[in-house]
Amino acid sequence: MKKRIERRGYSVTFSPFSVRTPASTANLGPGFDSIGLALPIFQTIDVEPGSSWSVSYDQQEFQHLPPDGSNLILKTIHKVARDAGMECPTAELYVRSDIPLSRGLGSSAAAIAAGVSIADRLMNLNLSIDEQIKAASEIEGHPDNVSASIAGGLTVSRYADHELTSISLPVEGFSVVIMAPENELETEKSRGVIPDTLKHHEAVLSSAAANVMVASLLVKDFRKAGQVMMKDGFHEPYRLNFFPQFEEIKEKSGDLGAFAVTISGAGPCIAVFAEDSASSCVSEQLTAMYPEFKVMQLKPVNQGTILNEYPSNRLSV
Ligand SMILES: Nc1ncnc2c1ncn2[C@@H]1O[C@H](COP(=O)(O)OP(=O)(O)OP(=O)(O)O)[C@@H](O)[C@H]1O
Ligand SMILES: N[C@@H](CCO)C(=O)O
Repeated sequence: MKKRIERRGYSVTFSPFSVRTPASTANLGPGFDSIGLALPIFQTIDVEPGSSWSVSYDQQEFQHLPPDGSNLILKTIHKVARDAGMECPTAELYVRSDIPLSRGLGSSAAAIAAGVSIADRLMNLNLSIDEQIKAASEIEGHPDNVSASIAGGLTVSRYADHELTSISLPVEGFSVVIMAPENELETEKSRGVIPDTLKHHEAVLSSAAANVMVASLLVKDFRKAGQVMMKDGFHEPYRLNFFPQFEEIKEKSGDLGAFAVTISGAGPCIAVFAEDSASSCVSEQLTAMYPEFKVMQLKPVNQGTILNEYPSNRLSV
């Protein structure tokens, strides 16, 4: 079904569509700003023709987000349009999201990934996955969460000076038990405690840990993955003040059979990694031990952003 919108003397027609974007955990320990993993918590945006831009949210906890051009999804769409030198057809966006804000599960990346995908569809840009990740990284500043939200799976990326190299790898055999506290932690604040410089040999060791982690996860040697995922020197040691229970949760999760525990993105969520066979037990026990956390047992998703063309129920033409 199509709805024709008359605007500034010309008409724009497009069929309603929806964009579904997964959440993500970033870093996985030493993969700071480079490694991401898509998780099955989703944001879905219905996009319908409208005579002006609008964005509205279903759930109460998102009502404070701006409905105007300062909204991150709209800002992203407008930037992609500016960069393409095109005017984007206006649309009404209806957002439902289970990705909590500022918890280290990539909510801003999911919003940006969706914005890029919407702009791509509305202006028929046909951006490749790499071009979408690059556009999103320019806004987010680093590619780890956005690459996972866009491409799915375990993503390994480098973004510098407007140049992006990114690989998405399908993974299986393990789950992530996310421990989400009540409090939010803004990424900016959590990044503020990381030093500007690092000694060369320290960087070498953390880089080596990240390399071994990726290889181990791919060949499903989770014991080796665990050995290196907890040897980060890029960010976790500096962020510990935000996570008073981190060391204790690490120890207890290890006793329960988890192979690694990391800060999820910039936090405050904690990500506990366990082989599929152990993950239900780890999740149940952590739920019982830590009632102050919301505990979610999640199997990584190898699919990233999906765009569905379909008539929306909201359309009344
Ligand atoms: N669906 C959305 N619509 C508009 N803005 C959003 C949306 N989701 C997130 N944001 C913006 O992103 C901010 C959260 O970004 P922030 O980087 O602090 O946390 P995060 O992305 O959830 O965590 P992390 O980057 O550690 O994984 C929100 O306060 C809001 O401004
Ligand atoms: N790599 C980022 C992820 C959150 O945006 C960080 O740890 O700050």
